[in-house]
Amino acid sequence: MLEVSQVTRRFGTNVAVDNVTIGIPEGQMVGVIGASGAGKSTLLRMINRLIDTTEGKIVFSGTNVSALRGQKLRNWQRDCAMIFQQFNLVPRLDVLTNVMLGRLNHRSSVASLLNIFSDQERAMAIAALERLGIERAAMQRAGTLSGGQQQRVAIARALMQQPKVILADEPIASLDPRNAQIVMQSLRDINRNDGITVVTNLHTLDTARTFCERIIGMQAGKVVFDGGPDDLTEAAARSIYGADGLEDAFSEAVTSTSLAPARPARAKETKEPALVGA
Ligand SMILES: Nc1ncnc2c1ncn2[C@@H]1O[C@H](COP(=O)(O)OP(=O)(O)OP(=O)(O)O)[C@@H](O)[C@H]1O
Repeated sequence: MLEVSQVTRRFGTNVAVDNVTIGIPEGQMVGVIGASGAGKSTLLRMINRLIDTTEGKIVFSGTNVSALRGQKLRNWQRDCAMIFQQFNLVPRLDVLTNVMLGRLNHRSSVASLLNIFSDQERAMAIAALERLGIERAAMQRAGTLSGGQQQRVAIARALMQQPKVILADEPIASLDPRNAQIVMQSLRDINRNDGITVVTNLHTLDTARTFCERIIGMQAGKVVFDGGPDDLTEAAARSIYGADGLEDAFSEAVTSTSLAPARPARAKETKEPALVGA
């Protein structure tokens, strides 16, 4: 269980995340939606400890991860892999090496420094690439791949960490619809087959509804919706995006990554629909 309890993050006087409390059971696939500036990235970055909370705490399986330091913090960042909109690969290195870099937190600093990888790590990396359907690009420089391929490499690298949680910060925001679909489906398959908890920030409602079993809506730093895809009614969307943002949130024209609404692949037990504070 990942428990975010009364978490607030301020930047100066700006409250980016405002007293958020959510509990995410192991193995859930969660989409976090909201308008630009709603606090989605800040929330994910606090969970991974790229930034610290101002108030509140984040607990994973009984460990207060918001208080970790040193090796224990690095262990948490290994268990909690992060995927970014801009992939964060090393463009001049080949794909296989990029994927193996996901093992860095598992190994000694000397081996890491020299980029020495074992046969086992190589085999593991190839298996991860095969899983994502991009093994043929293994020896290509990462910078020469398309955006969709690069994001799949980033997911393979995350898998090398053998994480318990994957946090994806707008993973499809730079991709065309077809690649967006492949990337979201890959995350969904990993969630379903490996039981890895996935929490992903998404710009569009329809993507969240298609791939996520639970959707958390944020507005001005607060959680204003928490429910299943079918609960995301127009009224709920209005509470997340506001009346003015509603059209954009539903519009396929706004982003190239909009995907047709569909039922989620797996409907697990979700909480009662909740217009939080309604
Ligand atoms: N490092 C920072 N320094 C100052 N303010 C920040 C910083 N990071 C985020 N903010 C502010 O915090 C608020 C929330 O930003 P955040 O990036 O979390 O929103 P978001 O919902 O992820 O938006 P987007 O969809 O545009 O990425 C915004 O007002 C933003 O300007």
